[in-house]
Amino acid sequence: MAIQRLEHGAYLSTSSEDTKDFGALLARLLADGDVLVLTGGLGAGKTQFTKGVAQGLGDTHPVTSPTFTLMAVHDAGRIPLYHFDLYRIEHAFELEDTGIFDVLGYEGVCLLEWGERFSDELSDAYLSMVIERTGEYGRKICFVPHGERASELAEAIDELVLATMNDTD
Ligand SMILES: Nc1ncnc2c1ncn2[C@@H]1O[C@H](COP(=O)(O)OP(=O)(O)OP(=O)(O)O)[C@@H](O)[C@H]1O
Repeated sequence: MAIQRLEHGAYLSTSSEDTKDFGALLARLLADGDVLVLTGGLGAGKTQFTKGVAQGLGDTHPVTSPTFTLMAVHDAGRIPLYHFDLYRIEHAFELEDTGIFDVLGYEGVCLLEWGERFSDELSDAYLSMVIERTGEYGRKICFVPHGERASELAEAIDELVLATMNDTD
């Protein structure tokens, strides 16, 4: 895997494959109840990353961003992946209709695009992942944990990246 470690919690991807592979690697660490909030503008790579997570969990069906359906379930892998795109949600009360409260925090892994706007309503335990464009192909990926489990996860991600880098040295 070619993802580069900039510092603890900050990584650099230089291709969409890198970003996908990073998702697949990270998927190994995910467990029921984990919540990941993906932040990044249009074309940042949130969908590429999600493709990798689905693959890493063992679901090989195609992944597209659920911009209009709001939620997609990928349940052919080790544990279900609930992929939400909250871009079109304007008010917190609309969240109820997405089905998010039926699964968030206890069943499968929830991956929320544009979820940071509703972080108060949604969960106090989540791993925030921020993707920032640094060029045409460059993406800086930073993790900010909220809660104990998210801190453990961020730590485990860092260790896994370090171990992977050592393997390929
Ligand atoms: N390092 C990189 N990581 C991820 N995608 C990259 C990278 N470099 C270039 N790309 C390209 O950027 C685009 C990212 O698209 P993607 O659909 O994943 O973004 P997104 O964040 O889901 O956007 P949207 O919110 O518009 O759905 C793809 O065309 C991909 O090939």
